[in-house]
Amino acid sequence: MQSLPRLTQPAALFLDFDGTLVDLADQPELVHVPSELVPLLTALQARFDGALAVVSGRRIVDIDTFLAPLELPAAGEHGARRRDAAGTLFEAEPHDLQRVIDAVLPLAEKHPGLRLERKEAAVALHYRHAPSLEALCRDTLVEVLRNEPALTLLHGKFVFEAKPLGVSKGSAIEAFMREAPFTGRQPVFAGDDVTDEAGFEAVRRLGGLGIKIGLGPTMAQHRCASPAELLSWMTSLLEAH
Ligand SMILES: O=P(O)(O)OC[C@H]1O[C@H](O[C@H]2O[C@H](CO)[C@@H](O)[C@H](O)[C@H]2O)[C@H](O)[C@@H](O)[C@@H]1O
Repeated sequence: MQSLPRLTQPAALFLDFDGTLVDLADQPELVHVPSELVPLLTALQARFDGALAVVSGRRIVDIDTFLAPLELPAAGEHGARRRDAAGTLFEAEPHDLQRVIDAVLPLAEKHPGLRLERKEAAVALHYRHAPSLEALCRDTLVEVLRNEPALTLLHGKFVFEAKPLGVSKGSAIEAFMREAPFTGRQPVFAGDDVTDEAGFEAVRRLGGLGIKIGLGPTMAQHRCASPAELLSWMTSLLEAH
């Protein structure tokens, strides 16, 4: 495993959000966006001729809110939604999430440590403040998803998510790489979670590089310790060429 890479050819940057560009927080809405982040992303977007996108589990609208006034190309909800460089929105086949919500809402209402996050195409059940309920959360979602063949379960950091089958951060990166201004460049993806492995797998397949933030097994070839270290590497890219 190498430390952060030196980019030797024109690159396309794909960046996860939570745990990668910002430190994790107690609640989804409480993340702190460092004051240097938006100016840095703006400068990098210009430096990479527009080939920079956020690839997140969050809704795209939430990414836009955190990064305002920037509206970057973005994939949200683990690849279920994608906004290309021209601003066109692509969505996975809409799926009725009501049965999933009906199954997890009573849990979230009963246990104050649980948190239900409804998105457009996915549902997240957070248990950061009730880690002893991990198995209950997983079992409840596994049970309801038995009758939902179009949905699949993801396990992130203190969160289980029901999301559409057949899309992932990897499929989103592949879609960007077929389009201007990404195509022809070397994809570089930075992420911190198990849910980012599909992205690392995709960039490897496309001859690119993965950067894992933090500990844990990974397919990424590079690693750094924290979002602060990644931001400092990103800043160095502005000086590098
Ligand atoms: O793919 P990402 O951009 O990393 O998004 C993954 C999930 O991030 C959010 O949850 C995580 O971050 C929260 C804030 O730091 C934290 O409180 C929570 O425990 C983490 O799981 C977000 O709420 C989810 O929708 C994203 O899928």
